[in-house]
Amino acid sequence: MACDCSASSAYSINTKDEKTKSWKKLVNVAVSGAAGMISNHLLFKLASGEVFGQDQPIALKLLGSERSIQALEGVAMELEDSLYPLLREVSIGIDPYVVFEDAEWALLIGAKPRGPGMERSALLDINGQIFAEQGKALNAVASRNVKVIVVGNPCNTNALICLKNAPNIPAKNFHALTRLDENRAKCQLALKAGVFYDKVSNMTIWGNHSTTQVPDFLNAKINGRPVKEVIKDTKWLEEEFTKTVQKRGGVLIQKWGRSSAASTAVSIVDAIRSLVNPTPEGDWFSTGVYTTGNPYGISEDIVFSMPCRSKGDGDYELVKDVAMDDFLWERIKKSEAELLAEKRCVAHLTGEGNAFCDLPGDTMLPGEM
Ligand SMILES: NC(=O)C1=CN([C@@H]2O[C@H](COP(=O)(O)OP(=O)(O)OC[C@H]3O[C@@H](n4cnc5c(N)ncnc54)[C@H](OP(=O)(O)O)[C@@H]3O)[C@@H](O)[C@H]2O)C=CC1
Ligand SMILES: O=C([O-])CC(=O)C(=O)O
Repeated sequence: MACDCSASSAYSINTKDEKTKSWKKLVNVAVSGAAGMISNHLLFKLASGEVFGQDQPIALKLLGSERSIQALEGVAMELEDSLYPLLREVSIGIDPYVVFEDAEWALLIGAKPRGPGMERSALLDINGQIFAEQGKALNAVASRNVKVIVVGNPCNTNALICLKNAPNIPAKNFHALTRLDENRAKCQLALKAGVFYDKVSNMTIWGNHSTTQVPDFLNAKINGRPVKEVIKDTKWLEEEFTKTVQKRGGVLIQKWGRSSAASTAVSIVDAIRSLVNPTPEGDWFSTGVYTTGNPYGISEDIVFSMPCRSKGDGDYELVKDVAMDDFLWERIKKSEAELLAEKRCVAHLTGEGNAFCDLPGDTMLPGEM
């Protein structure tokens, strides 16, 4: 374990080792909130090779805080004791300028959870400051082509803040995690149609990772056929399906007492795998990305979930040939309005002047119900 607070050393790759000869170059993956619940599931998946591949050695750089440093040492000990062959280095620290050095992937999970009675604007401000600071640190020390996935809520606006504070890194490289919403939507459609989950494809989540998100049943497919041909119950699609996906996170919190951790970790794995593997022909995936230049007419300069395809090189392109109808467009506009309002609330953190907070009252994070 190597730590910028109490240093000790890690393993190094033995170049004479036959097994490692065919391996790729070490990839540096930074994870914030590394002592939290989501990370506790995610880190072991990253170390096992199931995310980046069985020929991809990995260095894990874990960011914590003074609050969590003991716990983080424990996490690093567990990772080391798991003897993952591909895990070549584990380092922990509390300074993002140290932990993010040369990071090629940054998985930004750490954020303050919203407490009872806390205004959404206050959460935007507190967490926004974390992401402004981390954006600056990435800008200063990370790889110039680092891919950043923001998970900590409110993730779309946190991603916007982060990219605005990292002008030397392409804005295209920043993602807000909406893959959990995509997975939840696929699950609901599969259950309703009585098919296996993998028969559902082309599932777009449009918009914010909040209760205004829009699960798109117009373009989604089941067994290669439009959902509306397979599920004829339009009322269910428009009302129950949409609400169930939008509020899934909140229902889970009510039942389990805390927010999804295991399924979120799985969805982070899916999100990375979708960028490092070619997208299957004809399909796409959802991720929250920077809207400037989008072909749909969504406001520029926000982070919005949209359908994407990848060649497997870590990059992506927006899918152009998607259908739009009034039902879909009206809902997309509502999520867009929410994100524009969130953006006005954090203007002081994006370098765009004084903040003015007029958030629509009826919109929430998935976990707030
Ligand atoms: N986009 C999505 O789909 C989803 C997003 N989420 C979001 O992911 C985030 C992390 O969730 P989870 O791992 O379950 O949360 P945990 O509470 O288990 O861990 C979060 C970590 O955030 C860090 N943190 C940073 N700043 C603060 C602060 N001011 N106060 C308290 N903790 C802070 C803490 O680490 P440290 O002390 O080391 O900084 C803590 O370990 C949350 O924002 C959650 O809402 C959750 C589910 C789905
Ligand atoms: O609000 C939360 O922390 C939980 C969340 O994002 C989700 O489950 O989608």
